[in-house]
Formats: sequence, C-alpha cells, structure tokens
Amino acid sequence: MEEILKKYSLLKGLNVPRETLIDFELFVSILQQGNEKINIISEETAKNNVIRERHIVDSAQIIEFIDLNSNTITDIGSGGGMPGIIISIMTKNMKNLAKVHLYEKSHHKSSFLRKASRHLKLNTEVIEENIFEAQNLETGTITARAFKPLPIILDLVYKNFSTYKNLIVFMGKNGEKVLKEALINWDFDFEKKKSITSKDSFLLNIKNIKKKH
Ligand SMILES: C[S@@+](CC[C@H](N)C(=O)[O-])C[C@H]1O[C@@H](n2cnc3c(N)ncnc32)[C@H](O)[C@@H]1O
Repeated sequence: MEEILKKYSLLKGLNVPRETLIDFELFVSILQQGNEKINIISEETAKNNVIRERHIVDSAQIIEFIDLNSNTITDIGSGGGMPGIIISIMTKNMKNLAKVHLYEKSHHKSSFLRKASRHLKLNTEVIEENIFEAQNLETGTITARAFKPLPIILDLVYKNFSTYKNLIVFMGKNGEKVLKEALINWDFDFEKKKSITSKDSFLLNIKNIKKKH
C-alpha cells in the first residue's frame, strides 16, 4: 500500500481514500491492456509511470468542482474515461449515487468504457453518440477534457443542455488567451484552479453560460 500511496502523492491534499487508489491501479492496468488493442492514450504514456500523473491524477483533481448532489454527471468526449471513469471511481467510494454519463462517439472506445465500468463496478452509462446531436440534456456537472476548443464546448452546452449546474474544462498552455477570447462572445461566471500536474495548465469551473450578442 505504501508503494501505491507514493504513486499518488500529488493527491495528498484531496484526502483520497485507499480503496479509491486501489481502484485507480486496477483502472491503470485495464487502460494499459486496452491500449494494446485500440489507441486510447499515447503508447509512451501507457507504458510507464507517467500514466498516473498525466491521466489519473490530472482527472481526479477536479473532484472538488463536481456537484455531488445531482443525479448525474456528464463527461463529453470521454475517450478512455478521462475524467469520467476516474470521477465515477471516486464517487463510488464516497457511496455517492450519481450516475456518470459518458458520451463517446467511437464504438471501440465505448466498448472499452463499458468493459472498464463492469470490471470496476461503476455506476456509469456509456452513450455511444455524437453529443452534438443530443438535445435537451439534463445533468449536474459537465466535464470536458481534451474534447474541443472552448468556444465549441460553450456553444454545445448552451444549445444542447436544458439544465446543468457547472461545466469543468481543462485548459492548456494557451488557456489564458483562449479564455479572454471566449469572453468576447460569451458571458459566464468562472473560477480558476491551477493544475496540480502541470504548471502551464489550469481548470475552469464555469457557470451560467450566456451568449453576448
Ligand atoms: C482527444 S480525445 C480525449 C479523450 C479524453 N477526454 C481524455 O482526456 O483523454 C477526444 C474524444 O472525444 C470523442 N469525440 C469527438 N467528437 C465527439 C462527438 N461529437 N461526440 C462524442 N464524442 C466525441 C473522440 O472519439 C475522442 O475519444
């Protein structure tokens, strides 16, 4: 167990329970196996320890922005389950009943997400659809990691979701510029949190999205 704790030392401040870290390790092995069949994450990342920091810890750090009082959480463009599967592992071990909806248009990745959910006994629903074709969606928190540029995500949430609590977006090194530009056409409340995995990145917690013109 000491070894596992060491691997996730970046998460110390978040008080992540041991059962969750054990599930993270199980997911790492499922992800590494899955990656041998379909391309989910880069081969280099999959092979070594980088996978924990780059994907697991990076996803887990948004937990404090997740609304835990809603019935669902929605991850858009879930890919290999970042952050949707990671958040679902965390809510399972908190005995939280929220179901995580994982939107993923690729058939192979959707099958992977179903398989991982079964193995980890997660409360998820994999929705193998083009999210842009879904209408009147209702959820609590929406998460988007490496999905689409911010303005496209804002437009999608504004048009396709009839109810949501907040939207969490992972911002990279051009994040400040992208945010400033988005605020030309969009009006929203936001909170920023520095990423614990990369000094150039930050998380955006967005609420009340409105179009300006
Ligand atoms: C770059 S990957 C990121 C995956 C994951 N969120 C991560 O951070 O590792 C983007 C994912 O979004 C999915 N995707 C792209 N357009 C989509 C759409 N219109 N509806 C649903 N999924 C979509 C892709 O199939 C891909 O798996």
